Amino acid sequence: MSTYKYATLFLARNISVNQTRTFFSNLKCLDVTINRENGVAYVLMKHPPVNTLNMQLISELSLTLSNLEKSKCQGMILSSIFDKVFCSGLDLNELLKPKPERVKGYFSTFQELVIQLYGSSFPTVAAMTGHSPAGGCVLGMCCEYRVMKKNSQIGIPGSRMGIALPRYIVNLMSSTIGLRNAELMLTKGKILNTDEALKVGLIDEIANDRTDAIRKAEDFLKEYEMIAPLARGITKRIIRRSIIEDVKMNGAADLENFVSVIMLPEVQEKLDMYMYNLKNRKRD
Ligand SMILES: CC/C=C\CC/C=C/CC(=O)SCCNC(=O)CCNC(=O)[C@H](O)C(C)(C)COP(=O)(O)OP(=O)(O)OC[C@H]1O[C@@H](n2cnc3c(N)ncnc32)[C@H](O)[C@@H]1OP(=O)(O)O
Repeated sequence: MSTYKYATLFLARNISVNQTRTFFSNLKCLDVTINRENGVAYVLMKHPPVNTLNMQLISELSLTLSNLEKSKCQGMILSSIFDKVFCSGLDLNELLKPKPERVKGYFSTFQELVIQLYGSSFPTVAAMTGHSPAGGCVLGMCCEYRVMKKNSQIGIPGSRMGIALPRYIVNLMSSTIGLRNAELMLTKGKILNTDEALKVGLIDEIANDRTDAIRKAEDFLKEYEMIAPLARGITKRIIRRSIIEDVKMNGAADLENFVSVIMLPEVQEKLDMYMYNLKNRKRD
């Protein structure tokens, strides 16, 4: 286990080293630890420099969720080892000049991850240690609760990039912040600061720093210790069923549409410009 993670756990809750166990030691892009006392899993993304969701990170997240489902996991905190960024979203390199089969596989794997996380049987919290654009925002929305470090940004800039979002992403956003706010945000590709995100309900709490974010996430999960797991799990499933069913019914067609839009020359041109601006913008 990395020294960094020990530090995080110590700072967050005075957890001693022998209270935790490393769940997986062979992951490249994730640190996964379980607190033996309360069964909470800490899943920390560590794909430098900004946790871009490449195929490896998506696959490791998916594998980890499958394994946590099989374990006696009582809750999961999804976070990042980086102080400035939670997750920078999908890998723009996968979207640029894509080969149809490759890009279809990529988006299909991401879609499966979204459904897995959204439909997980255990409670989940995103402790967002920094910016969470696009795919990062989606990961957060799949969790029941979102805590975000102050002065961070969150949103889905799809429209600004020329991308029409798949239906399940629009549904996820609508179920999180309501239809009206989702329409305004997504049609404009708006990115919100933490105060704006709190106001519309895209995040639930603001944290001062990463330690505070982890602690607030733990406090949210602690509330479930008094709740019957069966009742909680069934209720979560009922509430989330319509989006999951919709993906099962329409996911494949949705994916075809999405990929054909991505391949359009005018969309590729916009994405190219977006990438150019990203590489050449002034860093703060
Ligand atoms: C089927 C599913 C469909 C939809 C799902 C929802 C929509 C998804 C679309 C996407 O997710 S597309 C990706 C959208 N993401 C972004 O627009 C974020 C872009 N990144 C940033 O705004 C910033 O990088 C940051 C605020 C996250 C962090 O800023 P900073 O700490 O200053 O780091 P740098 O900008 O210097 O980034 C370091 C390095 O990483 C490259 N990079 C960043 N993000 C991505 C990315 N998403 N894909 C590929 N590469 C990325 C960046 O260009 C830098 O590279 P250098 O070579 O210049 O060092």
